[in-house]
Amino acid sequence: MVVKKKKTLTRLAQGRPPLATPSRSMTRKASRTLINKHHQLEKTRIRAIRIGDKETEAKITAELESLGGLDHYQKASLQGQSIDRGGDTSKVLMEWLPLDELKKQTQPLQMLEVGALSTRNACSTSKIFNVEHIDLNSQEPGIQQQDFMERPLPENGKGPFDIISLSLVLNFVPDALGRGAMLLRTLSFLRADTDTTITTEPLFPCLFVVLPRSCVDNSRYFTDDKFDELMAALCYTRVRSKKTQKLAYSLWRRVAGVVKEGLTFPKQEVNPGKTRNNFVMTLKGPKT
Ligand SMILES: C[S@@+](CC[C@H](N)C(=O)[O-])C[C@H]1O[C@@H](n2cnc3c(N)ncnc32)[C@H](O)[C@@H]1O
Repeated sequence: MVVKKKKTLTRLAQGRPPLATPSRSMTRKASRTLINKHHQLEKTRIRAIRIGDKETEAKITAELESLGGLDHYQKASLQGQSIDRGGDTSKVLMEWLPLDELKKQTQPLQMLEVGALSTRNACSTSKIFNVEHIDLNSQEPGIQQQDFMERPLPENGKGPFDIISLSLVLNFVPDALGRGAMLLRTLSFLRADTDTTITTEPLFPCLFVVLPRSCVDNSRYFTDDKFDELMAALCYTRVRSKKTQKLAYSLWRRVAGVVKEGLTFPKQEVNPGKTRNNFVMTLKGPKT
């Protein structure tokens, strides 16, 4: 028997979702090139904004537009989601949940899917969830065009959702502080009552996160331990975890506790190495 040697992922781009087989609209290579280029340009644009380099910012924005902007990027990502390539990440979440118990609920659970490309993924069609889909750029009438970071906070301070999905969204956010801020913000929309007994094993309220595997396995600044540490500071505990060759899936239950005012989580090198990437999520002060 020939044993296939597992490839070690060295670049963040290698961890992105499986891409399409050649199609009339976009070949596998073309969609991969587009996704990588988009991520690269976004990073450069954010750097330019940070240092006030208006000229570079305008140049990169124009370049992003010439590539077809977010819309084209999403179409490339959608190819990675298509069912025949097993790309729907929400299938893993469905495998993790006690579906029989959840089907007995009189009301469907409330789910917020941030960064939704389709309304037909496994969670959305399961009937277990009432899913609200949002994205920066809506690809379907059932997806509300909304920036999660600008979404109005619940009026009574009580989050309505049992579960939030951030599948391949945090790595889309171009800067470390923005990613941390997004994680922190999930708390405002999740139910705060952590002792609800929806399932025999306490799983809700929770956050489903999918990242390219190289974000936790090959970063100079971020590892699974760091992720646990950051999430613990945000009152989340890991209840499920799975890795495929390219992706790292995790489910985090919100636990009782108060997130410290002005909590910081700095960038620290934990895995030096020339071939590693710079992915990290950080928190800085009260405004993050
Ligand atoms: C790589 S796609 C992932 C899509 C899908 N969730 C998946 O797992 O394949 C990332 C998506 O996140 C969306 N996104 C990023 N930041 C967002 C934000 N702040 N609010 C809403 N959507 C966001 C982008 O517009 C993009 O469509």
